[in-house]
Amino acid sequence: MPPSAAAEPGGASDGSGSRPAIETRSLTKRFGEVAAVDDLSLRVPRGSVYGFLGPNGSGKTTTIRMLLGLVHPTAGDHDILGYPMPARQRDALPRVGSLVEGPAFHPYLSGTANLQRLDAADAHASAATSAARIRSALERVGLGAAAGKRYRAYSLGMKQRLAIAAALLAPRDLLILDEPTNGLDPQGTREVRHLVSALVNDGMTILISSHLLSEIEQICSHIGVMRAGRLVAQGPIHEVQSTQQATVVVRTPDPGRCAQLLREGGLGAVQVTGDVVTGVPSAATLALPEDLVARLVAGQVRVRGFQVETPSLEDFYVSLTGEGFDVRA
Ligand SMILES: Nc1ncnc2c1ncn2[C@@H]1O[C@H](COP(=O)(O)OP(=O)(O)OP(=O)(O)O)[C@@H](O)[C@H]1O
Repeated sequence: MPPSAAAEPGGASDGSGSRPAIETRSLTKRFGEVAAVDDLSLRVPRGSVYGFLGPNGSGKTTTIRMLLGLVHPTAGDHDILGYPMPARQRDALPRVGSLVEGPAFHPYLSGTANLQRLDAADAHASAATSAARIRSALERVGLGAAAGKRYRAYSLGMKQRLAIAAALLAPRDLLILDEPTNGLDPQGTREVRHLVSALVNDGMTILISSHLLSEIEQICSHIGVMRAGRLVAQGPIHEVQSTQQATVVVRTPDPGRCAQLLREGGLGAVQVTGDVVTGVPSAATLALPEDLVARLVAGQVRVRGFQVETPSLEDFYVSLTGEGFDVRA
């Protein structure tokens, strides 16, 4: 599916809630000869959990750093929460929480004390409301009961949830999490997933990057897939899934005749491997696969097995990204 770059009709660049939470237009970043991010048109709708996927080195972190104004793009531009960046970053960025390189926490201090240190360093945060803000952020990530415990005694999942609490010390409309499940055990990954689901139910938009589809696909409403700096697929997850090519697989002792009938029935890329015949059906064939079986049987093909196989989203992701290895290596 081609990446979508369409602007919302009638939307004004004024932080209006009708604009996407994130919209980039041909965003590009070069480091010397390397195009770390190349002509990227990302669109993250409000209220979505957007899975930003791609192997290591595909350009996710560089994109996120550009979104947050930490790196200047070589070309292209973008809006955050409807505000053009960087011109209106003072309006946009206070509404954005991020976890890019996790904050450095002190191992011998409690969760509360660690957040106090971070909150005190924020020039925009009011000291008068600090305690309430910290309590609320810890409650929100499910660390209320462990607030007084030392950081070093936290599990990996708790540590990551504390990092997310740090990003939630101010009210946010958008949360950007760069590989928040990286290095976590399965339990920690589950904790982060549950937290993201809870936050999005509160009305937040969340962009979450990962190199593993399986870790985040259950919670994403949308995905964007990066490969070597380019966005190779984007959209609602069920739409991306439905664009995948199905294959008809017939097992028969009459493969030659079967292949001929499949071709005549309008299937493409028909191939014979031993007693297995495969072909790519049209949408019309897929709607009534039983008619195809009837046609084979009427044509004297003895059918031992018939299946319509659709690749999983994981197969699709691997086909786009190249097995998840560093595609630049
Ligand atoms: N400051 C930099 N100077 C030179 N090259 C860079 C710099 N930052 C990133 N790159 C290169 O840009 C490419 C994209 O890197 P980036 O970190 O954005 O990918 P990523 O998808 O976030 O991967 P990872 O998950 O490993 O962080 C890589 O080839 C990387 O080596």
